[in-house]
Amino acid sequence: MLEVTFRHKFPGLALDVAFDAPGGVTALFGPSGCGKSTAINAIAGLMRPDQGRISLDGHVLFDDRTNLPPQARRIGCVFQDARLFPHMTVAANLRYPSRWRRGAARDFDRIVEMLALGPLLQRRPGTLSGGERQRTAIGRALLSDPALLVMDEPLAALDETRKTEIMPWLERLRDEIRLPILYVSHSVPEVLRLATTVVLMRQGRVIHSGPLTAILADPELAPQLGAREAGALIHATVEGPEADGMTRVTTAGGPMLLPDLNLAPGRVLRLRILAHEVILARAAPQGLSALNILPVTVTRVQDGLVQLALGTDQQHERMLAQITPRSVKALQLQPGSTCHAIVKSVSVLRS
Ligand SMILES: Nc1ncnc2c1ncn2[C@@H]1O[C@H](COP(=O)(O)OP(=O)(O)OP(=O)(O)O)[C@@H](O)[C@H]1O
Repeated sequence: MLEVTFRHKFPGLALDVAFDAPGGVTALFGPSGCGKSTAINAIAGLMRPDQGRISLDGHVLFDDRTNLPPQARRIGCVFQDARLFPHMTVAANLRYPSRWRRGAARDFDRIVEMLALGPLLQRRPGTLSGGERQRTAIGRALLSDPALLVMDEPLAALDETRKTEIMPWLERLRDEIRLPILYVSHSVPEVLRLATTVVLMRQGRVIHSGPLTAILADPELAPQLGAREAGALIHATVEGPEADGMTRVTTAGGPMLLPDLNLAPGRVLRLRILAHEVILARAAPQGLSALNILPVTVTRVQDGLVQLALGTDQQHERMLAQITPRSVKALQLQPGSTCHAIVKSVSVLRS
């Protein structure tokens, strides 16, 4: 667990940052200039905040008595520009951290294989594509045997094709190596696909931090990710194909049918259901073409967004429906109202 509290004054901005990053991917999200890179630099030891305390797994990295140098912090960094040494081969770049971290060489073959870097080892960074450079930078960061990987807009300089190429590697770091990652991004699609926790920043401050799924289904916070992004991210487990080729999945709200996914039973998916794709009915609807109708309970009504708990267990997953004030009144929706959510469209984020 990374625990961060610090203050710092730049001429144009006073930063007062406090958040915890548990395991998984923690996304630092906020508009340009809100202080994301400054937070990353303070954590990685690349700048010294005026005051504060930063610790990683209980070890103090920075406080009023301690200020560990970057290489002593067990943090691997990947930046937008890969920052590889141009005169060294990929292999030499990858071996660089073993200068100060014993044991790094031991993992060389495993990480080269994981990131498919074998064919690139003798090349120099200037001859690599942007995606290959970023993969090398990720490999070099992993070979420093980090307890935390810090990534500052690692995909921002890549085109859509290269982004799609790198994304699965990041998912493997999250799911297979289970390395905690602090991830700075402007991109909502990246945050939706990768993050487990989100830290929302504005003008040098953290305005909220918590699980991504809770933020997306919060009528007050979801619009911070962008007005069109309000909705839900719910989890579904693949059950198997139906006779007509549709894929049957189970969710906290019951079974749903998705277009043919051709995925093995048991596979867990992230489903994105946007608030404006959900219609509410008080009685079970009959004769509808919609395939996915879930029983839900209203938990909050705010600013045209209705928060819903899926299924009967109110602790379970939440989603949002965008409803006009007139409909809220007509349906007499209030916390505790039971309804049926007609889901017009679902997108699968991980396949
Ligand atoms: N060394 C510095 N000296 C003075 N001001 C600085 C310095 N570094 C950053 N700032 C200012 O601090 C603010 C936060 O910058 P920072 O780079 O952390 O923002 P950011 O959220 O990462 O932005 P972006 O998304 O555009 O990268 C900005 O107003 C920036 O101009």
